[in-house]
Order: sequence, then C-alpha cells, then structure tokens
Amino acid sequence: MRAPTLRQAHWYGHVNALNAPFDLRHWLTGGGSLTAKLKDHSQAFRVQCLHQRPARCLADETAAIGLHRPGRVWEREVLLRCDNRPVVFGHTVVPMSATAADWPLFSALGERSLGSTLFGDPLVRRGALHYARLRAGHPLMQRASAALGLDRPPILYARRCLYRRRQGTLLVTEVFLPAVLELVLQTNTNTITTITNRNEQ
Ligand SMILES: C=C(O[C@@H]1C=C(C(=O)O)C=C[C@H]1O)C(=O)O
Repeated sequence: MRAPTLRQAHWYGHVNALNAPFDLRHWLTGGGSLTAKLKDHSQAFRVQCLHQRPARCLADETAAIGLHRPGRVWEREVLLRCDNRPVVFGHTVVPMSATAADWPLFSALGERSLGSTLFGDPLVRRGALHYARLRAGHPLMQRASAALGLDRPPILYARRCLYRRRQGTLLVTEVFLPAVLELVLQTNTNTITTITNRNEQ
C-alpha cells in the first residue's frame, strides 16, 4: 500500500487502527445522529455554518463520493458548538451531478443541522464509518485549525460516512476537536427533581 501523502489521510474501516484516545472512541464510533448526541451533552447546541459553496473535492474523498477524478462539488463546512464551544468541524461534499430530487433540503440548510435532514428520512441509506488521523498537512486539519484560530494540534481524529439517497451521494466528514473530550452527558435534572419530590412525599 502506497504511503498516503500528508495532504491525504488513510481512511480505516476499524477505529482500532487509529490508536485514538480511549475517551474519544465513543464519539468516533457512535451510531445515530452526532447532532442528537451533542445536544445530550450540552445545554445549548448550535451549527455555525462557515460556508456552503462550489469547491473542488479533496484528493482523498474523490473515489469515496463516486468520482473518477477530483471534481467540483457542493461543499459545506460547519463548526458544531456545544455551549458555544466548538467541538466538531464538519465537512460535507455533494457531487455537482446531484439534483434537488436527490438532496431536497441540502441547499437551504443554513444553520440547521444536516443530521436533522438525514436521520429520519426513509430514503437515506447510510454507509459504514471510516476513520483517520489527520496530520498537519491535511486540508481538513488546516481548515479546522484556521476556524478555531489556534495553532495546529499535532493530530486530530476524524470519521466520515457516505450517505445515499435516490441517485445522489453525500459524504460527511466529522473532525473531532479537543473540546469534545470535556463534554458531560446532561442528566435530565427535571426528572431527578420529580422523583426526589415523590420520594419525599
Ligand atoms: C450527519 C450529521 O450532521 C451533522 C451536521 C453537519 C452540518 O450541519 O453540516 C455536519 C456534520 C454532522 O455532524 C449528524 O448530526 O449526525
């Protein structure tokens, strides 16, 4: 196997290949909507849309979205914020050949979560998760670091998933930022209060 250049990552089919921090594993491998999981771990969740525009797909995503050579795509990049702290850099690409019938809600998403349109749509088929370690030269490392205005961390861990709907493909890459490790599951204090009150009566 040819060693990937720094601008490209090797995407593995199993998270064990990353040797990622233990506390990151459940974020990397979790099924269901990441948006829903982040909402469970924060009081306030927000999608900050950085841009959604035509772009050239990254070298290591060309084949994944079914293109024979790097071509033009619709590119959406976001920061997912929990209690205003950026915890995930999201990068989504859709080939220009896709039609509105393939992804009817994609073009007008704005600051609504893409996940809210994917999960629950019976026509959407979700592929397997793949995982990668992003190093300094990878475009998504550079973009995530720039969005945070921070020096580049040595490594960021990412996952990506291909979604299909009708004839369309859509590739979502989620780059997990260091602050995600500080999130705590928000227990529903109302439920606990109710139970406590009942016990005291
Ligand atoms: C795919 C999902 O959508 C999330 C929302 C995104 C967006 O709004 O661009 C991008 C990445 C995802 O983490 C999800 O919630 O699981």
